[in-house]
Amino acid sequence: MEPNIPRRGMMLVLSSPSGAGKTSISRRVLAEEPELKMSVSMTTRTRRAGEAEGIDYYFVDLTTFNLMVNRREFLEYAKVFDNYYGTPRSTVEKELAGGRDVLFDIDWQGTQTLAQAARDDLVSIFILPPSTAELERRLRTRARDSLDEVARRMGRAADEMSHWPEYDYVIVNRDLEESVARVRAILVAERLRRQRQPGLAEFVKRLREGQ
Ligand SMILES: Nc1ncnc2c1ncn2[C@@H]1O[C@H](COP(=O)(O)OP(=O)(O)OP(=O)(O)O)[C@@H](O)[C@H]1O
Ligand SMILES: Nc1nc2c(ncn2[C@@H]2O[C@H](COP(=O)(O)O)[C@@H](O)[C@H]2O)c(=O)[nH]1
Repeated sequence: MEPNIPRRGMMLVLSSPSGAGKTSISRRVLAEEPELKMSVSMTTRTRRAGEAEGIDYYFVDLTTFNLMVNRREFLEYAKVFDNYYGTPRSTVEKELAGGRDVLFDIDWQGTQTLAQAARDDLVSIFILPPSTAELERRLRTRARDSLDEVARRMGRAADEMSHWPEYDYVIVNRDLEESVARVRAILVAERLRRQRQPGLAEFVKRLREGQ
């Protein structure tokens, strides 16, 4: 990125069937990209062991969630696995206006809503597992969900994976290091897009004037 050229922030979305690895990839990319901010969603689902308020999610009850829906305080929201999830509008808009990029871990429904609202600011990546057996192995060895819940998530995986053609990029998450490097490469390239550098015309004008 050229110094002193203002640019628009982008919304970088990661979606995948549950267990394919988007949380693992997000955490690593965020640790290596200080200019990238995570969008922390609100959810009506109960907090799992190890999850922290305001880090993993904001945990709210259904009444609060519905109030925010009515006040149009979500950029997008959806029902996933019997619970509601939504992206609070205000923090994302503040980061984008400040020229910072925002990373989203949301499902295909939320991605469709963002694409309708702000296609030019959106870069979407679909993460696929290397195989169905490996997806199940990851869900089981994560040891976070009951066997019934693992079966339910596997039951939803085929339908979720059918949405891959709606995304700009697709990464098969075989090796975590490689997937992190690929997401970072997409970030670098997308930041250089002409339309994301609105200060470019002025910069080139000054260059042409010999400054
Ligand atoms: N490339 C990889 N190779 C092996 N294991 C991996 C890889 N990527 C992630 N995992 C492991 O797979 C499990 C699921 O990963 P993760 O929780 O990141 O998935 P997810 O897509 O965010 O799932 P969910 O949508 O349910 O939150 C974790 O135990 C993680 O450590
Ligand atoms: N449309 C949205 N989907 C979201 C949001 N936050 C998370 N998610 C997706 O929900 C499922 C389940 O997540 P889990 O943490 O309960 O396993 C997963 O696919 C997430 O990507 C959101 O704000 N909007």
